[in-house]
Amino acid sequence: MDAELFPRERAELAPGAAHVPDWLPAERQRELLATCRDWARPPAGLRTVRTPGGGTMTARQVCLGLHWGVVRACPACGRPLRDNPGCPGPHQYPYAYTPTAVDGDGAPVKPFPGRLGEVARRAVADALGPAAVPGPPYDIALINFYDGTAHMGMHRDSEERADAPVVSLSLGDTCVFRFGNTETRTRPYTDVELRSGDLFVFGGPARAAYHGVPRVHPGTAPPWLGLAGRLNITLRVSGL
Ligand SMILES: O=C(O)CCC(=O)C(=O)O
Ligand SMILES: [Fe+2]
Repeated sequence: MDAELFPRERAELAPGAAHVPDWLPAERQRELLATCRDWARPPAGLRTVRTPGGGTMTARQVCLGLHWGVVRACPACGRPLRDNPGCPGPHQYPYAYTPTAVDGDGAPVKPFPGRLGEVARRAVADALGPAAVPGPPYDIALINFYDGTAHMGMHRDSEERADAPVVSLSLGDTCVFRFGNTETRTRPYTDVELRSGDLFVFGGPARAAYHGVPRVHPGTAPPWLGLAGRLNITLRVSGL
C-alpha cells in the first residue's frame, strides 16, 4: 500500500482553483479507464494533435461532444480565418471546436455522455461549492494520453464560449501540473502533483489561468489500474 505519512490535503491554489486528492474511488477509476479505451478507438479516436507551426503535441488526444483542434478555415463561414477578422464564428484562431475530427480521420466526434456531465457537476460542487455549479450542461470532454515522455506547454483553455469551471480528472501515472496566472505563461505559478484519481477544478477568476504539464513520472500508476502512462480527462461547457 502507498500509505502516506501525511494524508494529502485538498488545496485552493487560487480563488476558483481547487485540487481534491483521491476524489475518484478505485472502482470508478477502473470504469473510467475502460470507457476511455472505448472512446480511443476509431472512428474519431485517439490522434496525434498537430500544432499551428507544423509540429505535433506529445500528448495524444480524443474528444467527445465537439472536436478540438487546429482549423484552417472558419467552422462557421468556411473562409480562411486570417482573412476573416469580422466573422461571428465561434472560433479563436487557429484553434476551434468542430463537429468532426477535422485534423484526424474526419469522422463525426463521439457524443458526450450525460453521465459525464453529472460527474462534472458533482466535481464542481465538491471542489468549489454548490454555488459554482454552472447552469448550462457540460458538453465537451478532452481526453489526453501521456506516455512517460509526453508533456503539455503552458496554455489557456480559451476556445469555449462559456465561463463554466473546467473539471480535470487524472488516471494512471503521477504528473507535475503547473497552475499559473491569467497574465503570462511564466511565474508566478504553483506546481502540484496530480495522481490517479485526483480532481482539479478551475473556474471563476482562475478560469483563464495558464496551466500545463511539464512532466509525467513514468511507472507511478497504481498497479491495480493496469495503465502504463497517464490519462487526463477535462470536462467543459462549450457555450457554443
Ligand atoms: O493533463 C492535464 O492535466 C491538463 C490538460 C489540459 O490542460 C487540457 O487538456 O487543456
Ligand atoms: Fe488546458
